[in-house]
Amino acid sequence: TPAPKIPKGLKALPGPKGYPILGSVPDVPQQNSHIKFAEWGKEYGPIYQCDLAGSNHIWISSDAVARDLLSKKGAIYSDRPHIPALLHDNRTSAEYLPLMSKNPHWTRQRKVATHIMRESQMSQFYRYPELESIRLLKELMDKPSEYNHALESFVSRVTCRLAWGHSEASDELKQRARELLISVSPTGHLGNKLPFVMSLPDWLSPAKAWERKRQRTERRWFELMQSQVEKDMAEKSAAPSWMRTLKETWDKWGFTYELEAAFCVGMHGIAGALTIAAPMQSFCLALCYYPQYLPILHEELDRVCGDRLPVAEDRPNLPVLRAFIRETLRWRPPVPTGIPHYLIQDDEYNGYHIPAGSVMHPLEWAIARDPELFPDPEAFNPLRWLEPEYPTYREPLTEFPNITNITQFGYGRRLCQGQAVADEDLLIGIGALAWLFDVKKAGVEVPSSGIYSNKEATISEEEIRTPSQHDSVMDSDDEKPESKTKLAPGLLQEKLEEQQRLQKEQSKAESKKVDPTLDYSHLLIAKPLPFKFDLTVRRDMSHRVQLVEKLFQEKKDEGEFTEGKNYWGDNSGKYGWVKV
Ligand code: HEM
Repeated sequence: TPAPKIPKGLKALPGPKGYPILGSVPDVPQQNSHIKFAEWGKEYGPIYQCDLAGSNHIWISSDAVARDLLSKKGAIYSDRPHIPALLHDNRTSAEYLPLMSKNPHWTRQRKVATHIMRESQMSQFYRYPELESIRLLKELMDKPSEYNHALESFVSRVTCRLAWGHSEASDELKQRARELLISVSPTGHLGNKLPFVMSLPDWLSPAKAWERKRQRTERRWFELMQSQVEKDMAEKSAAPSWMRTLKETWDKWGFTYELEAAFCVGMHGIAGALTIAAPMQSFCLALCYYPQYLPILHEELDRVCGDRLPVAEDRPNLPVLRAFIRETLRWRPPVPTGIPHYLIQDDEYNGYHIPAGSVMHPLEWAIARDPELFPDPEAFNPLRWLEPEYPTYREPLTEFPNITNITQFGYGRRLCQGQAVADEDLLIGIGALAWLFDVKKAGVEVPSSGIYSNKEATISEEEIRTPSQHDSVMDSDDEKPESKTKLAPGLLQEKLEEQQRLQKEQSKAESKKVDPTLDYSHLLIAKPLPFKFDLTVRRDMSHRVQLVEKLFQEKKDEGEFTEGKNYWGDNSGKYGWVKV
């Protein structure tokens, strides 16, 4: 693309020069790209630009700059860039609330979101987090090696209950979230790296066929979930949920078609499913490498909660727990590159020209590492929120630290809608975990009681199941490709192959020296890759184990804690999970 014309008196933003056609793509590693973008921030300044395969990307490493542009000038900085891998245009369709540009669907759905969130928050999220924290502890005790599954299921079950009043949809929600995450991540779906694969026929483009099946399954599932709530309501058995609230207030919103509501609630489910589990996993990772802080958390939980599980009302009395949560989000932001905004008209900032059409990234990884605000930023240190000598300390401790409107939730008009849910899930989930368990680096110490060692470090259930059970992404009635197709003929293909080779070599070299606390997945929401640790019941706490067992049995007898539901049967056919 030709360089934008710079108006008189303004300068172009600094940034790496890059290569013809591909721009800086070859210099960006597949894993931990946010670290590279943050390094460039140190070299070129708190706002710089780089060309990535023809589009102009602007990276902001300072909270002040992000606020000046994305919040204060929200009128022009609040659209979203196009995501080529999605079959329905994310900017204009009513399907993807977090990814829509400003349009009437977005305005309506944000209003709905504010309403359903407020209603559920006023009822302490119907106590779903507390209820599911019992099952979380039981699963961690029974199968510690499946800690990822237990943590992700905790979040997903709470989210399913909140969205539709049922927890048995949890595995399906996780898979819906995982598949969508792949489709929207720059490093995920092939269509985001090579957009032209999305304009080929399905039989020539397995990536496009994959997306079609993903999209069709998502739509069908949201529809099923919505009808389930309608049925429950007709039978007067509907548990409180966002969908129920929405249906009860239906006339207020003016939905143009039924399915828009199904997508609106569904997107809240998806947005919540993985984002909250990632910091729960990062919390365990932090404890392995910074073991010195856990005793103060244990002391606080024992003093405040004693022998009962943490509840929402404990929040003001748990500043240490809130400091651990706040520090985990800072240390390993769940969305390290931020979710990009899109600039709709030319702008200027401090003498620099910012061209319309730029993709704006509030680079959370760098923003959360500002050394002025966070001395020794690479260290996980919850005390920076608890001791007056740190710049981030704030009183009263009954209120601070907290995670409301922190930079990890984004900026301006696009601010995250699910902050209160995240806050509640993290407080109850991490609180319960630390109330019962010690978390230590594997093999550091022989555990003294109740050995629940995470020996296998397995990945979560659906990650184990997906490849083996759902091999095909093609429909039975889809035409099968005859032969392997060369997807990108000519020069571009050669360049891409060369780039992929270079990236492979680079990541091989990098993986040799990688800091284990930086071993994260490379998608837009980054979670730690499976790691081994010792999860043991705390010394002299076997009576708490008995309490959890008892509570679990009681709730199970009441009909809670039903098993996950399989929506598609063994034959994946037209709908179902697609191999990732
Ligand atoms: C720790 C957990 C979470 C993190 C770190 C997180 C982060 C984010 C970020 C960075 C954005 C984009 C903001 C921007 O563009 O400036 C966002 C948007 C959004 N989030 Fe979250 N989120 C979390 C949990 C949740 C939950 C639990 C829900 C719903 C239940 C949710 C619903 C949404 C929605 C609907 C948007 C779109 C807002 C819009 O585009 O208008 N998020 N979130």
